[in-house]
Amino acid sequence: MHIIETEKLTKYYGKSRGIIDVSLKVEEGEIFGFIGPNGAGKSTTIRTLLSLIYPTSGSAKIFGKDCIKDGAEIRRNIGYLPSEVFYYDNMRVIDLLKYSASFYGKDCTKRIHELAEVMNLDLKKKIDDLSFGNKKKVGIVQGLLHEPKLIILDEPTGGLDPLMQQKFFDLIREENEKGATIFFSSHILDEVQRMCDRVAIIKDGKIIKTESIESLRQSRYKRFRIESHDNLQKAAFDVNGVTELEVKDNKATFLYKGDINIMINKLGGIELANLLVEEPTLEEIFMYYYQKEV
Ligand SMILES: Nc1ncnc2c1ncn2[C@@H]1O[C@H](COP(=O)(O)OP(=O)(O)OP(=O)(O)O)[C@@H](O)[C@H]1O
Repeated sequence: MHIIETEKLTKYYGKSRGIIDVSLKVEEGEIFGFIGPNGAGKSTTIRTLLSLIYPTSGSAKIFGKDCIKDGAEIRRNIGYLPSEVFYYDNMRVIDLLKYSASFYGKDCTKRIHELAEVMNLDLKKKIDDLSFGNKKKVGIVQGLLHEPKLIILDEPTGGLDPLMQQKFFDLIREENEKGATIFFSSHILDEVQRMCDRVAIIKDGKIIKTESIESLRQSRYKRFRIESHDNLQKAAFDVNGVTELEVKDNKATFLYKGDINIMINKLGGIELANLLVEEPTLEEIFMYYYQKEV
């Protein structure tokens, strides 16, 4: 049984496109990434899974159950962290979390305190007095306090500083090791690569690829930026796998897909002033898949 299974899930907001024919299968115990630029349809997919909105057509199942018919039961076993969190500002953090816990009918007090300690969150403060990042932490504790079987994260790291992001990812990994399945949407390729086993790429409302991170990595380009003491010639970069080559005076930039040693040997013949090898942007990855698929 798949933990999440959607079949041609489609959502139109009136006439405007939300998602079209989204078919996904997420295995039990996976950390599954859902990546795409702003407006691609990540939140729409997630809200449909949670039956916060209803699909125009297609179907979605979680834990083998229908997301609409069995929505209430399904949601009890899901931890959800929305991309933006809104709260009753007047409440204290602990009261809000206890209130959230009351929906699950189990005592979550111990877990609330554990999570607050890991995330360095002051439970006694009023929500009103918290920074954006601290409000995000409240959302994280709220999403995890009932030890859900499925954790759905919608762009979870926005507003968290790098140290907190790390703690958050450690926490998610721990939950995963304890058995939780993770569905994780992001537009930040790097965090998806670090965390996930598999990833689905969504653009303009449609899934363009579902792939293991391993094979995504193998098929990936690197962006090279080179500066020399001398003027450069295009011929100096005549290596299989080089695309989008631009050479101007003593600077060159290109995308490279292939054995890094071959490129480094080739560059050995250049008097370098500077060399940058960068991860490709998400757009560049998309370009790769568009070229391949279309
Ligand atoms: N309530 C709504 N009414 C009309 N159109 C909507 C609504 N919500 C989303 N959309 C549209 O649906 C498409 C998908 O939006 P969605 O928010 O799902 O994208 P996303 O991938 O989550 O992007 P972001 O990272 O910006 O949140 C967009 O074109 C968006 O304008």
